[in-house]
Amino acid sequence: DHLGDSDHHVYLWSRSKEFCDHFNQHYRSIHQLKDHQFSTHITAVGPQFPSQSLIDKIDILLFAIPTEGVRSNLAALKPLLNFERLPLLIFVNKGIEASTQCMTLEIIADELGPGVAKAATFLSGPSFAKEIVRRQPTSVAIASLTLERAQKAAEVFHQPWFRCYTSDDPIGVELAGAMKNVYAIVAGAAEGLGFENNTRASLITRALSEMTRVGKAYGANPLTYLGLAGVGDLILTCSSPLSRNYTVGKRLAAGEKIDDILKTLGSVAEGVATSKALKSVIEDLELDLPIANSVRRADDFSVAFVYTGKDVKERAQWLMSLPSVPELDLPENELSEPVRRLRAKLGM
Ligand SMILES: NC(=O)c1ccc[n+]([C@@H]2O[C@H](COP(=O)([O-])OP(=O)(O)OC[C@H]3O[C@@H](n4cnc5c(N)ncnc54)[C@H](O)[C@@H]3O)[C@@H](O)[C@H]2O)c1
Ligand SMILES: O=P(O)(O)OC[C@H](O)CO
Repeated sequence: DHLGDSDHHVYLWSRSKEFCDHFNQHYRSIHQLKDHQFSTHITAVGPQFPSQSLIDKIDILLFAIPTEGVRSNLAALKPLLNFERLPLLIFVNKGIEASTQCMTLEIIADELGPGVAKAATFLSGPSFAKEIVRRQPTSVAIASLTLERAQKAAEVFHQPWFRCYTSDDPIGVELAGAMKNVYAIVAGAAEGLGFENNTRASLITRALSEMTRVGKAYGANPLTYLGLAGVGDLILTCSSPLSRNYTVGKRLAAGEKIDDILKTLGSVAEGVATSKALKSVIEDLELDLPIANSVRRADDFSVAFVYTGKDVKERAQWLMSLPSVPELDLPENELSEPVRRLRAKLGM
């Protein structure tokens, strides 16, 4: 909607015929943001995958789907792309693929090659869709390994009510966006347990420390974590019931089962799949990240999600009883397996 609202002509692909028909008649959604009147610059297309003629005429491809769907969609898109005249690729998803522990940069390299991954752009930062459509002043980071591409994407999105800051650290920006969702689950659980402001501030600060350590191990710029995609989005998502991930945590603490929560949430909470991927990533990086590790039980990976009711409380007590450690500590771990894999895929 932001791009349509900024006078770009937008084709919005949906897999639902019902959505397309309804949207094109009323410029309204049937699922999320039902009360919002969308821009008339948007045309819904679908339910079939976008056609060759549509792909040929577009300048920008924006991916606003959950991370778990990115790989299959890129594979479907590949035969339709003209690699000599690639559109600008912008990704807004925030997650790590659960089965492979790949971030989106790697998924793009796998499916479309390292050249396309290096030119892809990643938009992240504190940005609830519900507030963007009401033109609430919002700021985000847009990152790419090719800074000119990040600048181009920033120009496309930048508006008086929507500021874009550029970054050449897509690894840091992407990991930050994915990891903050896992910590938002923990923050929601803390609220659900009745913990108040001191607890939330401690959680956010220690989560930022864990995120920065993972980023540093991947060779990301630690300063990225002081930016919008890092602490900015972490504060937002760990403080508001508007966040789906926070809501998942709060409902878990109230004793609901994860399957029931996900069935009724009505929208994706990326932190659930990402918590699984993150557990493997931090094991491979040989980092000790107790908060991230709290989200999944170490001894049982087959359970979709584990900490409910009493377990959440026990985990909170466990976190508070850990021995004292130095507060500020960044690892030099750039040759670990996930980092080697990422660099090899990107030809770095
Ligand atoms: N909603 C927000 O405030 C917000 C803000 C910033 C970033 N994000 C990120 O954007 C991504 C999408 O979030 P959302 O809020 O739009 O989620 P959503 O669940 O509301 O919508 C996702 C849409 O993607 C479709 N989809 C799911 N799997 C698909 C697949 N395999 N192929 C094609 N379409 C598929 C769904 O049908 C749905 O229409 C997430 O990674 C989220 O973290 C969301
Ligand atoms: O609702 P969440 O938890 O997916 O958060 C949405 C956005 O990532 C906030 O920036």
